[in-house]
Amino acid sequence: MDYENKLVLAPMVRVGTLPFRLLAAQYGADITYGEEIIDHKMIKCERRINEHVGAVDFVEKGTDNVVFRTCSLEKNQVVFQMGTSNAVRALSAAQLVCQDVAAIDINMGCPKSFSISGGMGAALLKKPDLIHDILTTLRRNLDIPITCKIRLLNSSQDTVELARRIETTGVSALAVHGRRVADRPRDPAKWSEIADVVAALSVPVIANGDIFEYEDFHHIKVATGASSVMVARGALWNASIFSEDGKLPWEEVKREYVRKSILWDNDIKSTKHTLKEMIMHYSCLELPEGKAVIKSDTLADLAKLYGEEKYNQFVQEKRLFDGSR
Ligand SMILES: Cc1cc2nc3c(=O)[nH]c(=O)nc-3n(C[C@H](O)[C@H](O)[C@H](O)COP(=O)(O)O)c2cc1C
Repeated sequence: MDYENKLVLAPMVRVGTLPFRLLAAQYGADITYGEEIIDHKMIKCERRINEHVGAVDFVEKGTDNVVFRTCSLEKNQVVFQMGTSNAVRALSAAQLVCQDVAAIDINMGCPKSFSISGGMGAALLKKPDLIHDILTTLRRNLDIPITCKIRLLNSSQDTVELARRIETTGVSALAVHGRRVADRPRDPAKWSEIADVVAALSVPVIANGDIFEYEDFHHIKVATGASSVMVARGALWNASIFSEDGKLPWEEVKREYVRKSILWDNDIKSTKHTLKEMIMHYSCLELPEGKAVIKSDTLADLAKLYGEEKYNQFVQEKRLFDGSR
């Protein structure tokens, strides 16, 4: 995969599932990251072809719990992001999924206590030897690009030093979220410190932080010199941010998301979570729409709420027809 001049959908837990990734791609995202999946969870999975929806599922053995769903449509652009603190485990998890995705990324930025206490996410930033071990193990044993996503360290000099060390592992690109571990999402992203990393590396850098309009893709590239740009919240709130023709009304984007969730039989909890995030940004969950989303138990309920009953019926009938052939 090529990392030059790309618009990238950032990894987002409980949001970056197949329908949301395809939604972002439809509007213009070139590369789409899946939500972070922990290696422990992935290695308990088996790969299953899901004829019913036309997808490839990674399902927790002995259960019907789909941990990761993908399909051939996104094979050349989807990045599987992993949380790990161990090279051997990371490799086992990556080997399971590598034939179905375009690249593997290691999350080195998550500040949540769950990640840190497991030695994953931002905890890795303090362990350059372990980073080196994980990335070189993946690089040597897999044929697809390996990347990682970091946050800023306490000084620009430290970030650059770490980025240089990461570059020596042979990663294909480095995503830099322009905030420190202790920063909150409302703190402005430090684009100038991303620029310091770009200036020091030869490998493509993906700049991330505070992209809320299509024009910001250009602004951050000018400010940082980065090859590519990654957006999280701006895409969550309106995935059509990737469209050069301008954003579509969010009502339209929501309905398209619901249609895609129906088509790909997305997990109802994750679908509701994503819709609630969209609603909370533009409106509030106490209004009728928010309450109705919260009350919905099935995708059919959401189809009804968003006037997509006919589409839902069409998809269900097509599945029955395809299944009976
Ligand atoms: C809902 C949500 C979930 C996130 N999940 C992940 C994740 O799974 N892995 C990761 O590396 N970063 C995750 N992040 C961080 C984003 O990828 C991104 O680095 C951060 O939000 C800054 O980008 P933004 O300013 O465009 O939002 C998440 C952010 C949000 C808002």
